[in-house]
Amino acid sequence: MDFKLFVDICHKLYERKYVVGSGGNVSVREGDLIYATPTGSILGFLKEEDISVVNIDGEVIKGKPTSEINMHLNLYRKRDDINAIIHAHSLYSTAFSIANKKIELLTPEAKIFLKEIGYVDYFEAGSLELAEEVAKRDEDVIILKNHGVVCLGSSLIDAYIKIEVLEEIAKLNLIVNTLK
Ligand SMILES: C[C@H](O)[C@@H](O)[C@@H](O)C(=O)COP(=O)(O)O
Ligand SMILES: [Zn+2]
Repeated sequence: MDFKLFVDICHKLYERKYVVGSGGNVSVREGDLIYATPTGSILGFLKEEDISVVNIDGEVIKGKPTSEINMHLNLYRKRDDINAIIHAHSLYSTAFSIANKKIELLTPEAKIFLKEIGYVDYFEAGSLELAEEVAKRDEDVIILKNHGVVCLGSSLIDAYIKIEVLEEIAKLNLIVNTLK
């Protein structure tokens, strides 16, 4: 487990405003262990010693994991090719969900890295319903209506690239729509 990379990615999410306040959460799977940001943490201030640990059965080994841990666990249990999950509150991506509009994959970058985007209706943050609905999706990029986004990756870097590419293509969609 690369704790420094984990912390650096969390700081970058906060620095680039994919999350503000105590929003967002990140996890990495290594074997049967899931390393996750603690609930209520400000990702921009995360330290290595803050990282919580649960096992794939959801038993807490260290700290107080994110309130969205059931969403993370459901996805890891379903997808053995996924080793990292980032949940962020990306503004433009979330705005499209509030407006009930789809984000078009207008560029080669978006097509290559995002492949397709899944959409989930609004369910209360941290709820088992949200965790169940997200786990029904098969995409690596999922938009949570009125809430944020979830990006799955084979690695933390892979998941982070999807967060950046998704928000950039959402912005490009908005620009293109205003030029029509
Ligand atoms: C209201 C919560 O912040 C919700 O948005 C949750 O999904 C989130 O982003 C952060 O929750 P944790 O601090 O429990 O990871
Ligand atoms: Zn959230």
